[in-house]
Amino acid sequence: MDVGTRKTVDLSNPAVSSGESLEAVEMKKDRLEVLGYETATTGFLSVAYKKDSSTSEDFLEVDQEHQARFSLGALSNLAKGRQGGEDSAVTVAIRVRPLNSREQKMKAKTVVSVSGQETTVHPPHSQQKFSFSFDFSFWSCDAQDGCYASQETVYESLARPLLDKVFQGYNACLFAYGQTGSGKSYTMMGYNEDAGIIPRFCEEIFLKAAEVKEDNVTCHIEMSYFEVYNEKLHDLLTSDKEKNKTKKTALRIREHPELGPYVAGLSAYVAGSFADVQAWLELGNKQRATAATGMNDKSSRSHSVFAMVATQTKRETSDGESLTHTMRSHVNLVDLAGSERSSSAQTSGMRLKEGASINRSLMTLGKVISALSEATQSKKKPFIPYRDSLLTWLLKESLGGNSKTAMLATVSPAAVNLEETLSTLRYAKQARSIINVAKVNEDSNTRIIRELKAEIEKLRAFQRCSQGTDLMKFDSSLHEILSLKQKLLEQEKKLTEAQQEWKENLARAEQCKLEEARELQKAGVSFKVDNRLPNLVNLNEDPQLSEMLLYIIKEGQTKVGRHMVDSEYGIQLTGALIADSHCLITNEQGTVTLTPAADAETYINGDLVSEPVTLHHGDRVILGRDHYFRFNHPVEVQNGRRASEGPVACKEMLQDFEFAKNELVESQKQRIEAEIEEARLQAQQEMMQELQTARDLAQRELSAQRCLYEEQIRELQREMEDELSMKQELLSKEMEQKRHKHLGKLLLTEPSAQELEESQLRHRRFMEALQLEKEKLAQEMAQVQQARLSREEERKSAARQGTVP
Ligand SMILES: Nc1ncnc2c1ncn2[C@@H]1O[C@H](COP(=O)(O)OP(=O)(O)OP(=O)(O)O)[C@@H](O)[C@H]1O
Repeated sequence: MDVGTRKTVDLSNPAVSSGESLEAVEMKKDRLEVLGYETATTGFLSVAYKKDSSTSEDFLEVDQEHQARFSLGALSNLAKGRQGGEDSAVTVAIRVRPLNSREQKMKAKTVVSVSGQETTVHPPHSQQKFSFSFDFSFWSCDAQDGCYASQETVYESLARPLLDKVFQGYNACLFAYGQTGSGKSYTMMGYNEDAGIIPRFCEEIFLKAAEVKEDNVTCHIEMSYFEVYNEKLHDLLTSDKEKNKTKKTALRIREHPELGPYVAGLSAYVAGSFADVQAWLELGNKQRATAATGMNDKSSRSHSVFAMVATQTKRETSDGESLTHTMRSHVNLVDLAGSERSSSAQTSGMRLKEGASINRSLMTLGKVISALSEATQSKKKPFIPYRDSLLTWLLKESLGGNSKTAMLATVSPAAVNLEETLSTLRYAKQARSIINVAKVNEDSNTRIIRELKAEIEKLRAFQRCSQGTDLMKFDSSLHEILSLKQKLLEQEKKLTEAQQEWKENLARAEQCKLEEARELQKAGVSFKVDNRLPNLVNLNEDPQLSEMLLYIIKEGQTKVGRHMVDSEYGIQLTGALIADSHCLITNEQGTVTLTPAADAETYINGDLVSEPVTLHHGDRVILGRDHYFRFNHPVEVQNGRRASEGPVACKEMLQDFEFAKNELVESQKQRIEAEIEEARLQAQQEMMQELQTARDLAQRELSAQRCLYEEQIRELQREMEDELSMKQELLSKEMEQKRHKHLGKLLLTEPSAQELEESQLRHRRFMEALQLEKEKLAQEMAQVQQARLSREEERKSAARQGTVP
């Protein structure tokens, strides 16, 4: 330990000189040691330093703390835990959601059970079971169940204690972790009457602020709302109003040497009431829905952080002097991205690049939790990789730092999600061993003044005891009183200025809220529901973002197109598949017709449309493949009928995103199948034509070949006949000569019978050879023909099977 760099604390002098016993000094030392400080005494000088600390602030803390704790009894209740920080384990809760409709449809088995603080997983087809113990295990599967944990139960058990801590001056953080669709957003934000932790927390913070006002404590709330997506941070309460800027600019994190990491340029608005927060939340969620539209799966891959700063100022009067005491607490309520995204399977292959940045925050969160939990067990100080991701850097104080923190891990009870459920439970178990060091965040100026005042009080008492024997000390105390009065006046002035500033900030926030709302309205988004006019409402795969954006279809024409700053279009959308001018919607006395622009993809109830279509209540409208809407027509609902199809049960018509998506996929599948069938038929037809042409060609070739062969045969025959007649001529000439010769011998005899026979034999042989040649040729011709026929046959059968050889 480098004592030289640290501030030493004189623990003895004031106390001893003011008559405090040595025992009391020893007691102080003991208490400091209990609080994590080491003390050393050399003569009258005692020093205290924080164990394992390396900053001089830690010493300052002790100094002020010691004086505050031991000198000012009146405020000791406020100073509870004001020391360097109190150990505070992260509270961990599990919530099991009901089976969703998909799981119900597939008759999924429930494999999770809850008993007291314990959550148990029973893998099917196995005797083995896995049990985990947490601070809370909430069973929210069946509302009829006796141990059902409602939104209120979860809030009361997990979030309410944090709210109490906020009013004691501590920072607080609650983050929801779990697989996509496991109920994080339901628990954090909830739905209307099923409000979740964030709206309940906000409502109660204002109720509590009103309560403490009676004790002269004013509580000011500032709020911010942002999301971290793809390692980029986006403000959800401020849109980019710069010309032609449709993409939001990402904010950066900076680190303040004392206050820690913060988001530079993030808007923080003063909220004067719960209604204010609700309006900001609605605006933030609309911004989120607008940004998420057209980006498949985005919402479950982004982390949203709702942050508040609660500043409490307490006015006290002591000896006719007004004293102010300020405490500032930072609150982070975090809805994390779906945890399965951090699994290795998702970060390989195609998703590798995307996953690497999307999951960096979740993966780093895992590493941070694991390192912190190791640190608790080994008592070593390992490296914690907070700065490896935006989220962990921002939540640095909430994880292992100065904050009261709770983690809610949400799981599905279905057997299909067993692996993810087990991994979530293991994660949560690790988080349970994290120990934070939380302290009350109070204004150091206030504390110094209060401490000085206490010091003077002691000097006064001393002066009273010593009956004016030490005039010098009395004078100095009077001097200090004057200086204190001066400081108090300054403090008072600052407070009045702060109050004024707060009022101005509130008015400015109101103005900004209106401006932000106007920006959204410019793009066609409505804030108030006009229950007479037909409208389009957005559908999103994240139920939290569904039905967030409402576009009213007024009487006349509404043009729909790409969002551009100066665009006059009634509905402006973003996304690659949205055309500059996408479609036109006309409302003529309640009859709403959609006319798509050429080449702008527009689907109605899953069908790609290119002609004007009349819309009816409940119709699904998909623009550019990514923007899903449901068309609502209040008048049709009132009349209880759809113009073209007669009466309808309107409830049935209110289809959700999944229905619209399935419908589109089904219709696209059918269209693709029809296109494939058409292409197949066309290919078959073309092949048949080719075959026919080939057959004709072969036929022609065959005929030509046959003609050629026949000609050759005829030629051969002619040659044979010529040869035969030549031979016959020769033979008869020969015979004539022989006869003449014989006659010459005066012996007129006929050619011998043997000679005649030989000649005939030769002739016969010749004819036979000729016949053989003829047959051979005929056979070859038959083989050629046979070969052609079988080739043709093969082609035909190949064409039947749809493959071309
Ligand atoms: N405790 C619960 N009781 C009733 N319904 C619930 C509960 N938890 C979740 N649900 C329903 O389950 C669906 C998915 O929940 P939710 O959107 O909160 O999941 P998520 O974990 O936030 O998902 P993502 O990571 O995609 O944001 C929603 O329709 C929601 O209404």
